[in-house]
Amino acid sequence: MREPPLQLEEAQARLLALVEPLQIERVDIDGALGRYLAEPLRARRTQPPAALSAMDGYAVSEGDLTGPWQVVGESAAGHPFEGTISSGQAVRMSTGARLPADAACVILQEDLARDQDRLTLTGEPPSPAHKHIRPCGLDFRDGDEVLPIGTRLGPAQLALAISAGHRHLPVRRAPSVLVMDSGDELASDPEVCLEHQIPASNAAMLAAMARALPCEVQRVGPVPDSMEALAEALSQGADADVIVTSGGASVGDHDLVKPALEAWGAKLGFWRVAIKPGKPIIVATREHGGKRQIILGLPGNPVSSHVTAYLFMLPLLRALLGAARPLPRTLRLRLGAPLPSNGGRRCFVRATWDGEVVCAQSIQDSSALASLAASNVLIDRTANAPEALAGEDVDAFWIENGGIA
Ligand SMILES: Nc1nc2c(c(=O)[nH]1)N[C@H]1C(S)=C(S)[C@@H](COP(=O)(O)OP(=O)(O)OC[C@H]3O[C@@H](n4cnc5c(N)ncnc54)[C@H](O)[C@@H]3O)O[C@H]1N2
Ligand code: MOO
Repeated sequence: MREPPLQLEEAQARLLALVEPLQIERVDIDGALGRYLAEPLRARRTQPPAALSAMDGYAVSEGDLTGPWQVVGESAAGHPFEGTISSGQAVRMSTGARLPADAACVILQEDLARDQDRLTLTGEPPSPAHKHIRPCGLDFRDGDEVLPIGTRLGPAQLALAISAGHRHLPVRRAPSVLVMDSGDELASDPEVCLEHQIPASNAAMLAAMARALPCEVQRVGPVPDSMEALAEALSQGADADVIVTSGGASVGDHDLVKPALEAWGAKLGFWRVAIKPGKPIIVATREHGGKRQIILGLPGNPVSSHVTAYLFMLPLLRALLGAARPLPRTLRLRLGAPLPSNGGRRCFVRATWDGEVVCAQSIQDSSALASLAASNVLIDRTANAPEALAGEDVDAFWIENGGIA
């Protein structure tokens, strides 16, 4: 008897459990964008390395806040004042400059008047007195863990790594991915598409989604619906870490991906997940050349392909790259229009969030790309959810730019 479709979370967990993380390599900072840290990152220095001024003004000693003062020198960023100061003395400070020894407060230049070397208070002294001073180690100290393992390296994280004294970072090798679409009705050139054909759009879409992550992506197809053609296309993925097919995943006479994978030596992990769109997804593995290849057979309907790539392909690639949290996160968004009650399959509803409310697209057929392209979120509707009214909050996944994770 056929196994019932899996629930989404169980299917995602079973897929991610198949992942053997890729080898660690060290890349320079410029090549690390979008990769994930393969080891925790520790600071090799303290930042700030000493107490620094946060503003342009004058440094004075502890409690010496009424003046007048005599200006005895200057501390500029990169050119510290080497002397010490005592009560009644002040040092000219620029933002980021090192605080002189024995100085404890910085008074803003807007609150002072200077005549030659004589300085008088015209405004208010800082309150609290140390307000404009960044203490040594405010950001981090030598030896601190500044980024945990599995962190995605975006612009802020790269800047932090540099600040912490790193020029090279440990990350996992970029996975190689082979993407193919299959179906006799598919035309490879959208400008030369006969009456009985439709342009093959899935492989380009899936490759574009994968390329949003640091992967090496190749595309083949469209592949005709025959065991020989599928075997030939799969052979091009003999060394790929991940193979993603689209189409031929269902129960029709021409849905050959599952038998073609089995003939290629792949072992079926599971087939079918209780989601709409995207039910007939196939997950398989092939042990080859000392490594495990993971194969995702995505359904051919273009929106089913997109949704399953979002819920399975991108998390798989993130996990191979060593992401701490490979699964996408949900947002809570307010409905701008009611949603009908849902059927027995958990449903991902294409919708548009305008910054205030979210509204479902009127067309939800799993072939309809125009409503997908107009959407920036997928509303997550549980199986048998009752009607939802405008003003209610719903869970949603952000699908613009590959989503948040
Ligand atoms: N009797 C049943 N029929 C179907 C079932 C079922 O349970 N019982 N499941 C349905 C569901 S749900 C889906 S999803 C589809 C998926 O089927 P396949 O993965 O076998 O996809 P195809 O039949 O190959 O194609 C479906 C549809 O998508 C178009 N397509 C395919 N590839 C592309 C491409 N690269 N670019 C653009 N469009 C593509 C194709 O022309 C078809 O119209 O099965 C249901 N049937
Ligand atoms: O699962 Mo299918 O994707 O509903 O069209």
